[in-house]
Amino acid sequence: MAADKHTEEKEQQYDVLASTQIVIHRALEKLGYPEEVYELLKEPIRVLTVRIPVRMDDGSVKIFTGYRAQHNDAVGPTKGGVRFHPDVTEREVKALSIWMSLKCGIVDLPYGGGKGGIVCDPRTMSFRELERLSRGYVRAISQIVGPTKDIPAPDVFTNSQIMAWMMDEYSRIREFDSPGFITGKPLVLGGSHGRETATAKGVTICIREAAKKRGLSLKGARVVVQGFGNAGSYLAKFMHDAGAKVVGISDVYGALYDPNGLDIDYLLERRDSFGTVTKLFKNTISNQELLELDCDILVPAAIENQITAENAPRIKASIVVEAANGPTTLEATEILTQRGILLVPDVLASAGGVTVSYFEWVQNNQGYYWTEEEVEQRLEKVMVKAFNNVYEMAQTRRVDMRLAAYMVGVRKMAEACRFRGWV
Ligand SMILES: NC(=O)C1=CN([C@@H]2O[C@H](COP(=O)(O)OP(=O)(O)OC[C@H]3O[C@@H](n4cnc5c(N)ncnc54)[C@H](O)[C@@H]3O)[C@@H](O)[C@H]2O)C=CC1
Ligand SMILES: O=C(O)CCC(=O)C(=O)O
Repeated sequence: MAADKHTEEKEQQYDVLASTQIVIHRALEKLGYPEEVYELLKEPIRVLTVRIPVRMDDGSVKIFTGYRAQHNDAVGPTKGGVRFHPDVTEREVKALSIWMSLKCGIVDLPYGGGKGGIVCDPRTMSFRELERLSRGYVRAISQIVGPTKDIPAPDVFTNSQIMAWMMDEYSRIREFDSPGFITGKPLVLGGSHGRETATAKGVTICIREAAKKRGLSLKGARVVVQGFGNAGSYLAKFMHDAGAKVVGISDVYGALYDPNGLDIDYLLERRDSFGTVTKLFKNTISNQELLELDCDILVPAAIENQITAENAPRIKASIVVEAANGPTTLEATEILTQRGILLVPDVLASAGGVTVSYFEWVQNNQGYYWTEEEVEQRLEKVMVKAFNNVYEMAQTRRVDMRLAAYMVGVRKMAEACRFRGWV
């Protein structure tokens, strides 16, 4: 019986939806909102499950399961990426849509949160199979998405090519060109300068601000990054360019460590489109060993539940900045905070991506395109303000940075629900 309870508690700890609901509840309570606001915000307002038949290259038909969750549209249309991954679940997509609402609130965008996912392994699929899957997904969800309803974007194992197929499919269904349907597109199809690197730029700004608070110079600081995809690889590059020493990086297959600093430009050149690079090396360590390396700044930039109650006591970094969504469990958040480690939570640190996605959507809507410098300057302003708002909330209300970020992120949405008369 006791063992069962232990397993149950452990499962709950790794259930990203349950742990998000706990923090949302605490945030709303601290802000003085009644229970009915929590009842509304604890789950998405809409979740669509779709079955997508795809003709495979060998002539067979395979049926894929996909989801699109729309958390709350009181502030505006919902917005968030689409993930292609074998471990995608409905509960994960729901949690990811809630995190998108919080991110949009923290960087003050006129959106609510949405998120999508397809259970598949794109690494084992051909280019044409991926195109058919992407188009099939858009046909399946077309009724509930659109430039003024719900705007998808890239996430794990999806990229600008997939966004281009999705935009083309949506435009064909609607019978007019609809660049504002999706963001993260290639530049020639109405993509924005700076979207490709936006998530990593936003994380870099948060690292810089966090380092200032701790009196840590980025020059020579030892940085470890888990994940070498869109978020992790550009982040490693930006840290390297800022004079930091990137001593560890990883992908799904393992990790590389060099206490003298890795050759990031070489690794960037050699990584594939799925963020894989470690397979080229013989001397690797595990992802778990990577997280516990001696360093100043640790950046989980891969998947959920990587820093847990089990390994949190052994984390050596003094600053942890979450580029990934949900990499740290609630128990681990408490342990890191108690140990005096400055934790910059996902809903703040990774909000650079959706911020530049918003810029892309604005440019699509007005048909006038900005320079890279304009995008960067605007992103810088938004991220610095967001960091300071969350940091100040944590200080004045004496709460940890995750709860502070939720308090900042949930406020606008709760107010919008109230003004609309929903609660
Ligand atoms: N791409 C974007 O604009 C944004 C991404 N994020 C988050 O950042 C994280 C990474 O996303 P992207 O870089 O876009 O994905 P990606 O697909 O470009 O790269 C994912 C990286 O994580 C590694 N990985 C996958 N499974 C892993 C595992 N079980 N253990 C260790 N490493 C693993 C992959 O090998 C790859 O290096 C995700 O949590 C995503 O939701 C957050 C905000 C925006
Ligand atoms: O760019 C976007 O709209 C969303 C990016 C995303 O999925 C995320 O921040 O997790």
